[in-house]
Formats: sequence, structure tokens, C-alpha cells
Amino acid sequence: MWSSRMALRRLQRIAVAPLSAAGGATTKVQREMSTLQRVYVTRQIPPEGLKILQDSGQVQFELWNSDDVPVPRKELLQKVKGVDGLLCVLTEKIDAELLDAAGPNLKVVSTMSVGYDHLFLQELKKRGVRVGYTPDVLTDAVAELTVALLLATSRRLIEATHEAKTGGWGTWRTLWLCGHELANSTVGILGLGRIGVAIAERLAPFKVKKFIYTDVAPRPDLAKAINAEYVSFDELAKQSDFLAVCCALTPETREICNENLFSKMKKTSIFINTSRGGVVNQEDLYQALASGQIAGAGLDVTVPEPLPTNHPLFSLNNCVILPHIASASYTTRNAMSALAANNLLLGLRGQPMIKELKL
Ligand SMILES: O=C(O)C(=O)CO
Repeated sequence: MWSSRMALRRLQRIAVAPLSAAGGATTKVQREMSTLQRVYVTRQIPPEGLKILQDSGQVQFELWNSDDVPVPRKELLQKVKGVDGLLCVLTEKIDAELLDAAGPNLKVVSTMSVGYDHLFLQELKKRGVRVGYTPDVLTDAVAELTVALLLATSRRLIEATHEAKTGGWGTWRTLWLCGHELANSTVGILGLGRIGVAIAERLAPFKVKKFIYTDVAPRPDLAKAINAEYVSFDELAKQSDFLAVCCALTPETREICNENLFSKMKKTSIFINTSRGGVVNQEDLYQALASGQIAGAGLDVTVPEPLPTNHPLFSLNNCVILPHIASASYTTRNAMSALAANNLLLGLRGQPMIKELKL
């Protein structure tokens, strides 16, 4: 056990550089190594992204060679010293402390995520660090999972399989495990972007009657594609039979889903969140679910992550909680890693990234 733990630790510190195959250092290799830009990768990312970095001949990179445990903060602060680029995932806070530890060589931070609430954008901007992220490539996977979570919650699939497995399945009963159906319903989208549109497109064939949305301002170009009506925040709460949260986590949206929202929702409505846990006040959500103020909630994201197994939300039958898996398909995670790697390489060359955040 001890030796395997030691071996794991050693593995997690292994440096992987494209020129490592050259073995013993030759003068040529040393010369080439010195011109390669230095990169730290905070996770063992899916193979497509790693291959792009390895084959690039542009960077020498070191990675935290585990997907099961995030790189400890202390180690990360050490490893980023003097790097030109950083490829991270959403578990790493890229804040002033980290940017100071990295120092003035750092030119690019590329995150393998569409969300960027873990990046302190003002600090990055102040230091002139460019930021890449991975929108679009995950839209289909996230929309698909959102529909699955919505149906699992509204048609009570988790409760139902539990009952079937544990002896609760008696005779066929007229109202047992009844839920709420999409046909003839109003679906509300909080924060209409690419993902909200993709969710609506997938829900439309279920005979949804009406799509409504709210955002900081109307988004007619996007709304047109799904024939969605712009409404106020309060109207969204009042009218939605299903409310899907698709907004980014920002200071303005933090805990925007709170008692004020839940108290205006119908007792039969279903709340779904696949964006960020921080947009929800979880105590208020618990109260709304436990008191029957709303019918159910499906969450792919929580605060914190992982949500402790003794968290009150886990005690509720009408709350379905997934471990942040909305983008978790092999195709999508590989595409995200490839995009993150390409963003990083382009940024380090001083070229426009494929997907770059405007700071
Ligand atoms: O990309 C993101 O921001 C996620 O939440 C994981 O898909």
C-alpha cells in the first residue's frame, strides 16, 4: 500500500516533454529544449489534448499526472514558477497569488472548460495574460445531459428504480410515482446562450407549448431559433413549469436562484441547474423542496463539489443530484482537451486563439 502510494506520488511528479524520447541530453536537444516554451498542465487531460501538446514541438510541459486528485495548491504554486503557459481545469483557482507565483513569463492561461468563474479575470487582464476557454464543443453533451436530468427529475426515475430494487414495487397503482410531463408545458430558460438554445431544441419534440427566457437583455437572434419569448425574471419564475438555469456564474448571478425565485414558482414546477452551483442559494432550495413550494430539482452542480454525502439536499426524494457530469462524454472531453491545447499553443505563438476570452 505504502509503496504503491509512493509510486503514485512519483508518477504525479513526472515531467513529460516532447523531446524526452531523445534520452540523454545532447547539445542539439539542449539547444532545442532551451527554445521550447514551458507549460504546466494541472491535470492528466484526455489523450487528444495531450497528443497535440506532445507533437507540437513548441512546448515542453510538465503535468500533474492524475485525474483522480487535483494538484495540491502548494505543489501548483511551485510548479507554475516561471512558466510561459498554463493549461488548467475548473478546479484550479487562477488568482493573484497564483499569478504572482508564476511570474512575468506567463503569457497564456488555457482552461479546459466553458465556465471561467475559477479565473480572476481582472488579475489576468492586469498582467496582460491571455485566456483561452472551450465553449461550443460541449454544447451538445451538456444539452443532452440537461434533458436527461430534467426527465429523471420530473418523471422520478431515481426514486422509481430504487423502489423497484428494494421491494417498494407492489401492485400497479393509479397515482404511485406520478410526475410532471413536458407536453403542453412552459419551459423557462434563465440565461439564454448556445446551451439554452440546444436544450430547447431537444425539448421541443416533447410537445412543449412555449419557451420563455430571461437574461440581462433580450437576445432575439438566439431566441428566434427556438421561438422563445423574453420575459422578466419574475414572469420566468411564475410561468415556468420547468426552469433550466443556463447562465454563467458572475457577481450578478451569484445565488440569483433564492427564496425570491422559488416562492414565485408553481408548486408543480421543476428546477434544473447544469450551470454552476453558485447561482443557487442551496438553503433556500432545500426549503422550497422540503416544504413542497416546488415539485423537484435536478442539479448537476453544487457548492461545494463534491457535495458532502450528509448534505440535507441528499435526504430529499425530490432532488436528483449528479456529480458535475454534463459535458462528460468521451467525444466532448477529448474535444475540450484538444481545444484547450490548441488555444494554448496559438496564444503562446502570439496568434489569435480559436476560443479566446475578451478581457
Ligand atoms: O466546462 C465547464 O465549465 C464545465 O462545467 C464542465 O463541462
